[in-house]
Amino acid sequence: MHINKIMVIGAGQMGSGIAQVAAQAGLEVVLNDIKDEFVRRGLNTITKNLSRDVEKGRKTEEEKRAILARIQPSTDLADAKDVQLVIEAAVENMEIKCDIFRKLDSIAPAGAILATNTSSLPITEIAAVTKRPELVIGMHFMNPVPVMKLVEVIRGLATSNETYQTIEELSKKMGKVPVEVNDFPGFVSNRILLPMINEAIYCVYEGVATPEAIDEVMKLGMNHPMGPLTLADFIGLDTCLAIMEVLHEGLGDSKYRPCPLLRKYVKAGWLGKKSGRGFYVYEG
Ligand SMILES: CC(=O)CC(=O)SCCNC(=O)CCNC(=O)[C@H](O)C(C)(C)COP(=O)(O)OP(=O)(O)OC[C@H]1O[C@@H](n2cnc3c(N)ncnc32)[C@H](O)[C@@H]1OP(=O)(O)O
Ligand SMILES: NC(=O)C1=CN([C@@H]2O[C@H](COP(=O)(O)OP(=O)(O)OC[C@H]3O[C@@H](n4cnc5c(N)ncnc54)[C@H](O)[C@@H]3O)[C@@H](O)[C@H]2O)C=CC1
Repeated sequence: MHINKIMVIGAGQMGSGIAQVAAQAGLEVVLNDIKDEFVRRGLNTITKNLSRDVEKGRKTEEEKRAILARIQPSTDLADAKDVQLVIEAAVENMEIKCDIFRKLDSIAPAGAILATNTSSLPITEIAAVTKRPELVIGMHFMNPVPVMKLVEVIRGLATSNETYQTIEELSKKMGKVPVEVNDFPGFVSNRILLPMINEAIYCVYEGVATPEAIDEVMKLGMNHPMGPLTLADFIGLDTCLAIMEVLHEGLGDSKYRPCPLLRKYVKAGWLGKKSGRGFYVYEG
């Protein structure tokens, strides 16, 4: 199926990045969130990224303007009435995602693909709340979306080959490398990454070392570009906790229990970079 207009739901860290990369690939994008101020925040992030590209000579001012002109703000799901694809990037919460997919099922055109950027939640279960499970798929981008090449493409039990092929081709058109992964908790990326981040948080909790020392060990010792605690703050501690809960519940092994310190930080509203403080404090 030819895709030229999509809706991105959620204008947060991931949704704004997905909208930017889609518009850069020439697609018309409807960027949706629950409040106009959240959509504007997402558009500001995209504008900042594009301005940096212009400063660095990677894009002209005209290209930046043309990309921004392809992104239409929205706070109404009814704006999905004429898109060929929706990519949902709302919060990592099953009830909220299922509620969005139920509503989309009666708004989006009959043949439209409904994709989710979920970090860990079961695609099969999300698909099952719609009447179009063959058109539901996981399209899991990595943070920050404009930079990271990977898209994990995850079939639900009923996802059709045509849907898979369409999303595989679109990922490449967006300059990404699609990798097929099966529908199990955390897929591959977060099945491996989040237990490592959780262990790093346990090291803080048990007093093995300070956050700075732990990050320094993994940067200097393992050549990680960001230490695990900096990365946790970057991802969002609420998202990290949600993923650990999905692994713990979905795989039933106590090794996936979220560290009590992670839970405490989320309860305190210390969500990392996006809230101004997590393991580290971020200015303005
Ligand atoms: C949780 C999930 O479900 C799945 C996930 O996403 S797991 C998380 C996956 N992501 C990671 O592991 C990220 C690990 N960190 C990194 O790769 C790097 O630190 C980084 C690419 C984020 C930044 O790179 P860096 O070399 O450390 O810093 P920096 O020089 O500032 O950035 C490098 C380039 O990336 C760009 N960049 C950095 N952060 C960016 C952002 N948030 N948005 C857009 N572009 C960004 C910068 O523009 C810069 O390019 P230019 O200087 O040419 O403009
Ligand atoms: N943060 C990360 O590093 C990554 C996150 N993800 C996944 O992407 C999704 C979004 O994560 P982030 O962008 O980090 O979250 P975020 O907290 O930055 O943004 C989430 C956005 O969703 C919006 N939202 C909530 N309910 C909504 C609804 N009903 N309709 C429309 N918008 C709604 C919020 O207002 C917010 O703007 C989650 O499923 C997460 O697991 C995937 C890859 C990486």
